[in-house]
Amino acid sequence: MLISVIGCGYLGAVHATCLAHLGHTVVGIDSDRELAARLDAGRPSFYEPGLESLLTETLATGRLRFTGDPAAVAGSSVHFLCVGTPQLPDRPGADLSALDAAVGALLPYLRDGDLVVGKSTVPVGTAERLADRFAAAGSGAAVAWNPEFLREGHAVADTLRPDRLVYGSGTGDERAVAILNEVYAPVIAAGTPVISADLATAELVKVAANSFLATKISFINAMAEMCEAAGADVTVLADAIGRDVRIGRQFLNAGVGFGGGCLPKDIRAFGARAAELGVDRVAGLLDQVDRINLGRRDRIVDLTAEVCAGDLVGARIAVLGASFKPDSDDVRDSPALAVALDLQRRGAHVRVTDPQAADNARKRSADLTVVDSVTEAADGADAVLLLTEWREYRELRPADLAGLVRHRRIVDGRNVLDPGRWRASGWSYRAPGRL
Ligand SMILES: NC(=O)C1=CN([C@@H]2O[C@H](COP(=O)(O)OP(=O)(O)OC[C@H]3O[C@@H](n4cnc5c(N)ncnc54)[C@H](O)[C@@H]3O)[C@@H](O)[C@H]2O)C=CC1
Ligand SMILES: O=C(O)[C@H]1O[C@H](OP(=O)(O)OP(=O)(O)OC[C@H]2O[C@@H](n3ccc(=O)[nH]c3=O)[C@H](O)[C@@H]2O)[C@H](O)[C@@H](O)[C@@H]1O
Repeated sequence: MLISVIGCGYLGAVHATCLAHLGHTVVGIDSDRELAARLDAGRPSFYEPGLESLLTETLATGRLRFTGDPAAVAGSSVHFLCVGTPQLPDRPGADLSALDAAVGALLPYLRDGDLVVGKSTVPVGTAERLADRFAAAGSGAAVAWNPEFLREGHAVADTLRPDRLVYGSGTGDERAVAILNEVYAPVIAAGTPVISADLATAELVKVAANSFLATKISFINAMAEMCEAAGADVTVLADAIGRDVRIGRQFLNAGVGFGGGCLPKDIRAFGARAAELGVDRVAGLLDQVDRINLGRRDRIVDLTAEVCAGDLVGARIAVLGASFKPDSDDVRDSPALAVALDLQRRGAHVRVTDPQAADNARKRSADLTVVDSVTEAADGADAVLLLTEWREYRELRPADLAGLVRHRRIVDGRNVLDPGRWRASGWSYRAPGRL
């Protein structure tokens, strides 16, 4: 099939590459011409394990190309919308301006029978609005919604072997379902279940899934607060409740909380849409989830002050981790950077390091000192903070840092180190949710 993918960031670059890998002829279009040119040369503009090799391999087949030219959609019959839907600058809610611009640029090239498939995460009702827009413009193209559930750091595998495919389509639009089945034929043949729904349900599935994940993390972080108050250990609690298959152990890691380009903005946009529709309970629930989450960043700052005997002014703090999660260079709404900036505002001298996200951290905040190694970050430090659980940080031993730091103090913001081991080596060890 001839397919266009519009918007080639974290989602679109992976989606375009994987569809071409599956055998389709794909053009990826991005309004950022430099980004498109880099992808076309086999160089993704972000770090995602496995993407660069798959991209190089797939470009070589001649079935995949990237361009900044919106006219390149002409000739494709299926158009995936993968542009960003960030938070509005001044309030909770999704900024749909990129989506509307992308649709505006696509409209003149649409032919009757084309299928426009939304993958971006949007407020419920957006697909219907776009369908009305196509109809008003006299276009014979149909709209479907096919939300994406990939995780950064696992994006290629999640795209080729997703837990499920969800299709939303207009009433009685069996053709859209048939086209999507053809697009994903090899994925479906490998056993992926397909759930077909109306447009609104498909849109809601996506934000409900992210809201559930966010709620699960905030639940365990609320339990971490309880554990601290009661002198209990949240990591043991999570292991024990997670053994119940109805609960499950995943997404029960307490710590500095969730960040990234999706969970935070998605729960806020969903809350705002719920409030618009008068569903205040959903808005209220998600507001609490957000508040609990943001409170975790403050808790890490408090723990840092505690290990530094209350005095952050002039303290030298090493922050290990800048990305919002390991195996990604994405620093959007990164809890690690939020904590680093807050400590700096309180007078600490902070040095941040990260195996992949150092450049993005520097771009994000010119005020931060970002260094290239743990050694540089920890040199002379009064406290070390582990805030993104990259494997190399999880595997750190007390002896790796002991000769570098000024004081043996560590805050394990992700609950991934063995407290006994660090304490036995003379370190003050603190972590959220355990004494
Ligand atoms: N990043 C992720 O892991 C996932 C993201 N999503 C959703 O996918 C959407 C995209 O997210 P990301 O890829 O992370 O964002 P991103 O910001 O990395 O990429 C968006 C891309 O769209 C391009 N763009 C903006 N306006 C355009 C236009 N008019 N025409 C062509 N290109 C345009 C931008 O230049 C940028 O490269 C969002 O709605 C997000 O919530 C969904 C699942 C996973
Ligand atoms: O809509 C999206 O963009 C994506 O958002 C999340 O994926 P992602 O943001 O890549 O990362 P996650 O693995 O979900 O982690 C999100 C945040 O939660 C934090 N987290 C995760 C798990 C946990 O137990 N505790 C915890 O604090 C992570 O450190 C990270 O900051 C969802 O997991 C994807 O299914 C979804 O497609």
